[in-house]
Amino acid sequence: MSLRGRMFRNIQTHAESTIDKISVIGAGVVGMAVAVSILGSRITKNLVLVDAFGDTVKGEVLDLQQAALVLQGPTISGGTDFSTTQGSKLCILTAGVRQETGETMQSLAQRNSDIMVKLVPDLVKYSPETIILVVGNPVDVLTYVVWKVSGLPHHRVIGSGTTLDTQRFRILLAKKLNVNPADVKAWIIGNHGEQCMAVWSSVNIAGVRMNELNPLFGSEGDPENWNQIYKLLVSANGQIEQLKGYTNWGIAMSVAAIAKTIIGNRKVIFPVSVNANGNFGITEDVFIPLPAVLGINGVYDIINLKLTPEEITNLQKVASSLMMTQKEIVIKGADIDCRCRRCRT
Ligand SMILES: NC(=O)C1=CN([C@@H]2O[C@H](COP(=O)(O)OP(=O)(O)OC[C@H]3O[C@@H](n4cnc5c(N)ncnc54)[C@H](O)[C@@H]3O)[C@@H](O)[C@H]2O)C=CC1
Ligand SMILES: CC(=O)C(=O)O
Repeated sequence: MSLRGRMFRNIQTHAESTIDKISVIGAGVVGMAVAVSILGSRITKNLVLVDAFGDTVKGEVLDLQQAALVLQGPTISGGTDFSTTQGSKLCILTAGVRQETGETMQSLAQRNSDIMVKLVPDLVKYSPETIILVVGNPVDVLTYVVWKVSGLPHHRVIGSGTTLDTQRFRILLAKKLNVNPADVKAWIIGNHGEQCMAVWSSVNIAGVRMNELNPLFGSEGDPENWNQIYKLLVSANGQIEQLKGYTNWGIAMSVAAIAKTIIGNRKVIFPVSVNANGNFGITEDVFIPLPAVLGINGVYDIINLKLTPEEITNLQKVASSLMMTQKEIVIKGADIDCRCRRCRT
């Protein structure tokens, strides 16, 4: 009899716990930072990493497993095989390519859409009850593609949306006001990236609205130049990429915070990419970032923001622009009811 057999009287086969299982697809710089942020925040006891490059992901898994002791013993596994993701409560999609210098959003959307079409059916096959959180860019359009390819209800497919942009906004406002960013209530909505929209009309601290103190707050004509903050947040990505080649920590910690509210059913509000059909006069399926209440079943509620007429018009313009990109994407080889322009003709 083995040493183990002499030490224990085995009662039954040990089961894998999937109660808080999270799979991260794509073990690049964003995926690995997401994995580390999730493990460091003790959000799961069962983390799986999947990537197309077998050696790298196996190396990453082995490396992370050496931290199991300080992380209080989570199971960390992974490789190239999607069956390891079976029973995931949350699948986080960071797989994909980065935007190349001079590349259009349309081209990036097509390249990453092709990757989503390859991997999403396998994910859903092994975890039909999962929530999918899309991180790859352009995140809003890609969330739409993943929703179409997955066949999941829209409340279970979300994108990281403007979570990072909103963080950047709050941090910059807080710095100028000399308060903690957590006390600045401010939202970026509409699109992650250059078309993102600051909801200047609702920025407040302890319920005191900035635009009541300064009616020009956020506008071009404001002598205090608060809208410089918008320019800084939109250029933050480019600035970091110029210095280190990519961004990963800000988005990773935001994603970990979203994972924490989903797995813990905490009902925290995040500006994630959600199907906006039926909100703000939008009458088509288009995924745009709006503040939403998140928990173990995905999106519970979308907040009815009190936008000004001008903000509503801007939001509708952004939604139309995303629809255009969406409609140009060819969702290749997927057996779905695709409503993109090419499939309809
Ligand atoms: N939403 C946001 O706020 C942010 C999004 N991103 C986006 O995240 C994505 C990933 O960025 P990085 O990690 O920097 O790229 P990366 O190149 O370091 O990693 C991407 C990984 O995806 C893997 N991959 C590609 N195709 C795959 C497939 N079919 N199956 C499994 N794995 C596959 C690659 O092997 C690679 O390891 C990009 O699209 C980037 O633009 C990055 C930062 C912020
Ligand atoms: C890359 C990207 O989407 C960002 O840092 O905002």
